[in-house]
This record gives sequence, structure tokens and C-alpha cells, in this order.
Amino acid sequence: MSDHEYEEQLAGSFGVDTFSKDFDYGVEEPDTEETLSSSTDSKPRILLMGLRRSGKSSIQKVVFHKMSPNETLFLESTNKIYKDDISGSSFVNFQIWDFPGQVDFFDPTFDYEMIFRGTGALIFVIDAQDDYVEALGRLHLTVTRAYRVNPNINFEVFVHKVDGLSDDHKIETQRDIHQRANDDLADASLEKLHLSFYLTSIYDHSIFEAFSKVVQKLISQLPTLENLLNIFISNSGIEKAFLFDVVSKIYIATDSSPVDMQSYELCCDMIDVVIDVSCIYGLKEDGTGSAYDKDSLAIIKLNNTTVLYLKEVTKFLSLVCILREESFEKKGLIDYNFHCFRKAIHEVFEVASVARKGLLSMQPSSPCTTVKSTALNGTPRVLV
Ligand SMILES: Nc1nc2c(ncn2[C@@H]2O[C@H](COP(=O)(O)OP(=O)(O)OP(=O)(O)O)[C@@H](O)[C@H]2O)c(=O)[nH]1
Repeated sequence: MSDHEYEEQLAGSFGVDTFSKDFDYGVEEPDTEETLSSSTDSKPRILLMGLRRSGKSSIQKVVFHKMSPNETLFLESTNKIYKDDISGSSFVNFQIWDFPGQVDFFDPTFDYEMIFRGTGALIFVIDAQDDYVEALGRLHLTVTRAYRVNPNINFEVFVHKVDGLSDDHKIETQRDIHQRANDDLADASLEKLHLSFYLTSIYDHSIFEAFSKVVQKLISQLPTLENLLNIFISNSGIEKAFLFDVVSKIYIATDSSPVDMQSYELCCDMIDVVIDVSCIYGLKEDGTGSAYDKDSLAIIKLNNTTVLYLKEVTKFLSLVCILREESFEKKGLIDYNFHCFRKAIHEVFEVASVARKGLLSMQPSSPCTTVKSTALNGTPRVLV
């Protein structure tokens, strides 16, 4: 199979439509996919693009590597594509590719067709504190190229570094960027190309929220997860529930009531507190053990009659809920409902796991056959 055909199949099979298990903590099965397809390049990609110093590396470090925002001041400029594979520690089984500022599409060594074919989402970062005329030109060039190669890519525009702007200025900047970018697309008769816009900053939770939405669009079981959360909260007297990827604090699903930033921030902070306390007091004396495991559970009562409740769901996922103190009096009911919820989530994953095994056993020996499969933490890989 030529590289071209392979990449086409990779793009065609991209869709997070099968989850896998990895929620028991027994002996881990060998990662069959990894054995068969050792190339990490076969994982679906999220690309981070934009002009120099727009904040791409900072976003990647803050969201996936717990770097504090102030430390990003010392990041050096990226001068080659940096491929970050976070699937070992996160539910998000993607590669995040951080591009150097100015990608030259005419450089023959830059095989953009190959890159865009295996891409799920392209995040274009625009520095809102800078003059963004050049960035808009670059955005247009990038998305039109990418769209021609792979029209299934989700195009996401982060209007970034908005911490330096007043509320009015933020809205006005987003409106202006939105208008100009869409006018450029209309002039090129590309009205079908949809851009989504987010106001982001690494100095607050907006970057985590925006990344959550980007990742959620790549999870095709999202409606099932939302449904399960809806059933769980309505039967337990809970006000809001998030299913979090613990390491990145991205929420991969929530119930269908609107998300308000304060609730999301509260839940993120709770994860930080639990992991920090657990790192200090939860590890064994010889430093072994894990700060997050199947026994992870925390209840925090706030002084405004609100209770925060966190419980482990899978190796990478945790449920964080907000509820009133009166509802928490029925803790037995909540625990029982949680037990059913957890079981249902595992069943969603198990169905995919069984399907995956079926696919593997059916896999012919021909080296040219591509089989859609799932990785341990849920998102698909392609076996060649
Ligand atoms: N105020 C503010 N500064 C930010 C934010 N995000 C990143 N920065 C700063 O922007 C500068 C550039 O960030 P980088 O992450 O290195 O930018 P980059 O896009 O990766 O740059 P190249 O590697 O040159 O392409 C750093 O000094 C960051 O501290 C933000 O949300 N707000």
C-alpha cells in the first residue's frame, strides 16, 4: 500500500466510535495495536498551528503537562514539528502536533497532504493582543489547504491571550475576527468550510474549556455519555456532573444543562486538590503507588451549602458532581446510582472492546489491510 492510500484509509477511519476498557487495574494486556503498528504516527492528530509567538506551545504545555502559565514565558521558539503523544496518561488518545510559527506550504520537505489526511482537528491560534491581519491571511491559507485535502477536519480558531483585554474588547475582537475570516472564505466560495471560535487564555480555565469542546467533537459516543449523565443526575438530586479526563482536566462529557464557567472551575480546582493531597499523603512510604486509582474518592463541603463529589470511573476518567447539602443526605442513593452509572460506562467500553477483539481475530494476514481499532483509552487506532 502506498503512503497515500494508507493515509487516505487513516483519514476515512477516523471517528471515535469505539471505546475500549482499561478500567480494571489488573495485569495489563499487551497493547496489541502497538505491537502491530509501532508507528505512533498512525494515531489521529490534533494540530496546533498559528503565527510565531501566538502561544501554541504554551497551550500544549499548560493543558497536557501541568506547566504553570508563568513558566511559559521561558519557552523557546519551536523550530520543528513537535509530536506529543499523550495517550499513555490520558483518555485523549491523540497526538498533539505543535507546529513552528511559519509553516511554508511550498517547502517540498513539508508533506502537508500526508499531515492533513490523518488529522481530526486543526486548532489555529491567533494572538488577540497583537495585530491579527497577518494571522488572518495565514488562517485562510491554512484552512483552505487543509480543507481541500480533508474536508472532514474540524477547524477551530482560538482567539488567544484574551487575559489582556477588557470584556467589551474581547467580544469585539472575536466578532471582528469571525467576520473577516468568514468573508475571506465567502470570497473563495468556501462557505461550507465551518470555523468555530473560542476566546482563550492560559491564565484561566478558558483554555481547558475550549480544548474540552474540541475533543468532545471527536468523540462520537458523546450523546450516550450525556444521556447516562442525565439519567444519573436526575435520579440522584445532583445539579451538575462532569466526566473529566483527570490528567488534562478536559471534560469529555457533561449532562445537558448549560455549563457555567464557575461550576467548571470549581470542579477543575477539586481535581487539583485531590491529586495534590493524594500525591503528598496517598503514596506509599517508598514513593510507589498512584495519586489516582480505583479507590479515589473525595467529598468537599463548601460554606454555601454546596457539596462537591468526586469518584473514579476508569483509569483516566473521573466523575465530578455539584449538589446541594440536602440532596447529599441521600448519599446511599447517590452511591447506588453511581454504581449503576459506572457499570453502564464500562459496558459502553466493553462493547467496543469485544468488537475490537472480533476485528483483530478477523484480521487477514495481508499487510495491506487496514482495520479500525481502539486503543486502551478509547480512541481509535489503525492497524496496517
Ligand atoms: N498573556 C498571555 N500570554 C501568553 C498566553 N499564552 C502564551 N503566552 C505567552 O506567549 C509567548 C509565546 O508563547 P509560545 O507558546 O512560545 O508561542 P508559540 O506559538 O509556540 O511560538 P513559536 O514556537 O515561536 O511558534 C510566551 O511568552 C507565553 O508566555 C496567554 O494566554 N496570555
